[in-house]
Formats: sequence, structure tokens, C-alpha cells
Amino acid sequence: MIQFEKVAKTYQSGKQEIHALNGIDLTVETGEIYGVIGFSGAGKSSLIRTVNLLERPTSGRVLIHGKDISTLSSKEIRETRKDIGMIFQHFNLLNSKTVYHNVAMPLILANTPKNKIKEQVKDLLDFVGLADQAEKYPDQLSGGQKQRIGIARALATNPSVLLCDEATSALDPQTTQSILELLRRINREYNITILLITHEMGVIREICDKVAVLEAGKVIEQGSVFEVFTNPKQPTTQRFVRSVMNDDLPESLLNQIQDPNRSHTIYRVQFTGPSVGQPLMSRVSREFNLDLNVLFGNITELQGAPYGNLIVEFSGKPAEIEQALKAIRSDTVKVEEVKNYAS
Ligand SMILES: Nc1ncnc2c1ncn2[C@@H]1O[C@H](COP(=O)(O)OP(=O)(O)OP(=O)(O)O)[C@@H](O)[C@H]1O
Repeated sequence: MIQFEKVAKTYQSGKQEIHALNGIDLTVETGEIYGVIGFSGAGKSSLIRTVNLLERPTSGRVLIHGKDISTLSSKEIRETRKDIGMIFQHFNLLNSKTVYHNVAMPLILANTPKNKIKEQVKDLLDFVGLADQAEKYPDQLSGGQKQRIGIARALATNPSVLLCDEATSALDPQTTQSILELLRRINREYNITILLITHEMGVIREICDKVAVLEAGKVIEQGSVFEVFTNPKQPTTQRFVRSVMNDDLPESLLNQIQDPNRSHTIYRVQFTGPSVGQPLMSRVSREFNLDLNVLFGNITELQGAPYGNLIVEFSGKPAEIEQALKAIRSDTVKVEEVKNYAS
């Protein structure tokens, strides 16, 4: 478990103070994949770097498995660092060393016997799918392969926590997908807690259990990925969710929705879980004698559960529309009027 308690970080840049983190409270439970998202400068790197003391908080505490890391002795810090692996956007590999040597490095530093190192590096390279690349140098590998080496190296000391600093930001979408799958395997098979930072909401949707949105050094929204994606409250969160939920309407429809003189009312209908796939709209249309015009619709999967999203134009008598909305709404179906789609 990782706990941030009122964590603040202020940098001194000449005479100027930069408040990168302004009182972060966040708990990452053991076994979770927790994503922190934010635009550039939000404070993501500063936050993740406090976990392994690459940065020390100016105030507040970071606890790992209940222990305040700022109170540890140098020996305890070395031990704690072995328990926390980290991977980076630009991989941070030693280009003058072979793949084998890069992965072996943390074990060499920990004075592990040579035959054990050999055995462990073989297992790690097998796990990341690069057993046949041991004698190559990083420059001879693709970005995805380099990140796999970074992951193997991070796992060498058997950590219980893995920190991922924009680990897929330098990779193409297909390679990103395969690295995210590998991270999910690491989490599921070894029960390693993963804290990742990213500016890509797709990464959060793909593998995270929980998400926190960071803005100007503050957590502005947090919760399960399902909750945050289906009901984003803050404008910044809404922008991030929009960036991946792909419900952009064509320009002509947007104009129609935003026309203050339009006579029909437009609603967003969100279905979750068992309600997805039921012929609710056609039933309501028949029952209440309404014309329903579906302007947009998609079904996606969030954390293994289906989630449907429709933008529907309702035309009919206001009293009947009101009745129909009442009939549609339930625990798993949310309806709200779309007043300004672009906002
Ligand atoms: N060592 C430093 N000295 C001075 N200011 C810094 C330092 N590191 C970060 N900052 C500033 O702190 C703020 C937060 O930076 P940080 O790198 O944590 O954000 P970020 O969300 O990770 O951004 P990015 O995605 O661009 O890396 C920024 O204004 C940045 O310029």
C-alpha cells in the first residue's frame, strides 16, 4: 500500500518558488493498478518520484506498507528501493552494456552470486519475451523491446511496487498495447502494485483500476475507472474522458444541438451492466408514442463491464417525454439533457 498524506513539493527556481504539489492525499491499495493523469506541468513526475525518494516532499508524508519513508535510515532506504521498481518513458538503459548486463545490474549491485544472477536474468528475459536478445545492445532493439528490458530490470529485485513514469508515451499504439498487457500480467501474476503516471486517458482505461486527476499540484477528482469514466465531474476530467470515449458528433449535428431555437430535446442516455443490450429505446418509443432519433451511439467496455452511451433526440408531447424519461431511468440507466454538447 502507498499512502500520500498532504504531500507538498515546492521547487526553488532562482528567486521564484514553484509549488509543484499542493497537498496530495491519495491511497493506493496493495494489488491495485492506480493511474494518475494530468496535463504537462500538473505535478505527476514530482508525485511519483516522492515514492522512491528521488524527490523528498517539502511537507507531508509518503507511507509505503505503513512506513513513513522520510524517517528511514540509509540502509532502510536501500532496502525499500529494492522493493520499488521503476520504469521510464525513455527507458534509461545503459547503451554500452548488453541486454543481459542491463537486467543483471540491480542484482550485481546487490552482490547476488553469479550463478543466481544468470538464472534470474534468464527467467526475467523469458518472462518479458526477449530470451533470445541477451547479447544484443539496447541500440539494436526497438522501443517496445527496450521497455521490456526496462521492465525486466525493474523486476530483478522482486519488488512489491512498480512505478511507471509515462512508460508508453514514446511508443506507437500497437507497442503501447503490448506493454500494457505485460504490465497487467505483472500485476495479476505477481500481485505487484502498480502506480503509473500518464497524460493518455487510453492507458488509464486499458489497465487501471483507479484513477486520480491531477491539476496544478492538486487531486481534482479520483475514483474507480468505471465511476470516473461514466460520470466525470470536473471539466478537466471531462476533457480527458472525451479524448478516448470517442463520442464526438459531426459539426452539422453539433450546430443542431446548439441551436437555441430547436424544438426537440436531446438527451444523453448511459447504460451500464445488464441494461446494455436491452431494447429499451424501442419499447419506450412505442409505449409513449414518441419519435426517437439516435444521433450517436456506442458500446465500450470499462473494467470488464459493458457501458453504452447514446445521444437521442426525443420528439413528442412534453408530458409524454417526461413519462418516458421516468420509465427509462433506473440504477443502471442514467439520462440527462444535453444542453451544450461542446462544454
Ligand atoms: N527540479 C525542478 N526545479 C524547478 N521546477 C521544477 C522541477 N521539477 C519540476 N518543476 C516544475 O514543477 C511543476 C510540475 O512539474 P512535473 O514535472 O512534476 O509535472 P508533470 O505533470 O510531470 O509534467 P510533464 O508531463 O511535463 O513532465 C512544473 O511547473 C515544473 O516546471
